[in-house]
Amino acid sequence: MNYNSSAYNLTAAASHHEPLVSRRLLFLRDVQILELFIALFVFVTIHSLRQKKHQGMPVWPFLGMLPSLILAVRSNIYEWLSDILISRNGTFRFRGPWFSTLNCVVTCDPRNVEHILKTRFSIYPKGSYFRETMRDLLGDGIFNADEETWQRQRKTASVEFHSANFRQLTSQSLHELVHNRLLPVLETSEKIDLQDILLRLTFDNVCMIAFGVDPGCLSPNLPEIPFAKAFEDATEATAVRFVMPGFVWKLMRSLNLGTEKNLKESIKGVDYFADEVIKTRKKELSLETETAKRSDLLTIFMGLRDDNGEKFSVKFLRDICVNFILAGRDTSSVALSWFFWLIEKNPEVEENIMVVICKILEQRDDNGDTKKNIEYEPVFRPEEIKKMDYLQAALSEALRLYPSVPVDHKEVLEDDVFPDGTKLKKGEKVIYALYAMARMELIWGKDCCEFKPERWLGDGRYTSESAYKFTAFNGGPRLCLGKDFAYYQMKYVAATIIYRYRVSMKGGHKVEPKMALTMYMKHGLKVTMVKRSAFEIDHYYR
Ligand code: HEM
Repeated sequence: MNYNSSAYNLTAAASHHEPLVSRRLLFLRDVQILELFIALFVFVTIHSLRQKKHQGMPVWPFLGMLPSLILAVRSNIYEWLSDILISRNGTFRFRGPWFSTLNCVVTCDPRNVEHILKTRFSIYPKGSYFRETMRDLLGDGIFNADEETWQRQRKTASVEFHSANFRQLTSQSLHELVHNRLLPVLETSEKIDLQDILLRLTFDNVCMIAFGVDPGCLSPNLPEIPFAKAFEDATEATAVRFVMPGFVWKLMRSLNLGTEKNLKESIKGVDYFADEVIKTRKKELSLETETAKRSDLLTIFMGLRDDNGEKFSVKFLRDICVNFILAGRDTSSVALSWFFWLIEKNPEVEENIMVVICKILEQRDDNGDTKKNIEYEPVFRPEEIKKMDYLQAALSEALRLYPSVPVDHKEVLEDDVFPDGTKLKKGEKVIYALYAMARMELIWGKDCCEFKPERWLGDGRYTSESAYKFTAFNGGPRLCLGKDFAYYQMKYVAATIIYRYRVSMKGGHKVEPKMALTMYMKHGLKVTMVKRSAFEIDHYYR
């Protein structure tokens, strides 16, 4: 009985304690698993952080360098990229998450840049990734084309850009825009977002060059123009594709969701405008009226034939014009915005520019058309703009520090080795970081981060730099087609404004770059335009 009872007790005790024991065992197992996880976490963290020494930043399992990139996107991505490139001697390999297309080699070494843009140009096209991402907006236009399609447009546009007719069209339309529209707007508004005004100016200007049509963005009250709005929305929505895995935006596109829905709508707006202009121009050309003598790009390309002797399709004509608008729309205006911000911070540079302008104006020798006669409202002549070397130096210096295209993109067609020894695999993406190039002591010396127009002058004359050291306008066969015009346009606008106004930024407006295809100021450039008195202007003539 006792035995039995003790047996019973044992059994009872066992059955009573069993959950306790198994709970303890379970608890112990949980602790072990937790310990295992902590150990694994510590190991992965240490391993990933140790990679920083070799790769420039931590490399996490599955996520690669994405966490660092996300943190950088929230602050100033270009400064972040520059710091890494400086610490990696000019080149590093970015490892994206395993599910993405973000893997690439990033460089700011001029030897590599020359290799990509000139020496081995044929194996570094824009590539299928770039073309596919931009195709809905840019189609087969020059910016988005490689090989034959690119070559044909480049050749025709190049001849056109250097023709006397085209030069006359560009300088005349710029002159009208600046004097009839920009100055009246500045006259009536003291506190302005200068970046917005400049963006409107160059948008109207490039539309006149491409389509031969003025959309009227720069008008009193600064209206919202449907075509300009559609164009801006379309470029912004396209830029989003670059930071998304390809399959995500493609799925969103097929389901017509989010940014892809916006993109579709805004492209409709762009196409509507382009189709209307093309239709009207066709009519005008068939009637052979005065307007048929136009020299805008649309008219020029309409008069040409393709390799089969056929006229270009409406779609192709649309692509050509849209690409030129993208190329020339905001590159000059953002460069001018950074330039005005820099001279506001460096008043001695502004003074020098003013002195040079007045010296040039003083040389006018045509029937007394002196400063007194022009009543401080000079209209600069092309030959005078050409003489403004110091202004060109200051603009180049602004473009060096804040290049309108801060990073650019290529894809390599076959295995290759960069001059710095970096090995590339066929199909790998390559990014060259122009913003970082300006901040490399090895390239520009110890004062690389300072705004010093003097570094561009030799004996007082402007001296250009190698396109692979100063790559703001690209280099090699794909050198910016609008470079000469852009300098003329920027010098003309800057000289006209500076002669009449001082730009003042009192009040602590924050200026920082926005992450986009072009180097916009994130919060615009809010300034006060202070009109110079005749007395003040006189002072510069002495
Ligand atoms: C400060 C002003 C400008 C800057 C910094 C600039 C910069 C650039 C850069 C970096 C490229 C190479 C882009 C690439 O291939 O990914 C480029 C190409 C191009 N630019 Fe400009 N640009 C400026 C103004 C203009 C203007 C005003 C026009 C036309 C009116 C223009 C027309 C073009 C064209 C057509 C290309 C394509 C060339 C090709 O692929 O063969 N640019 N520009």
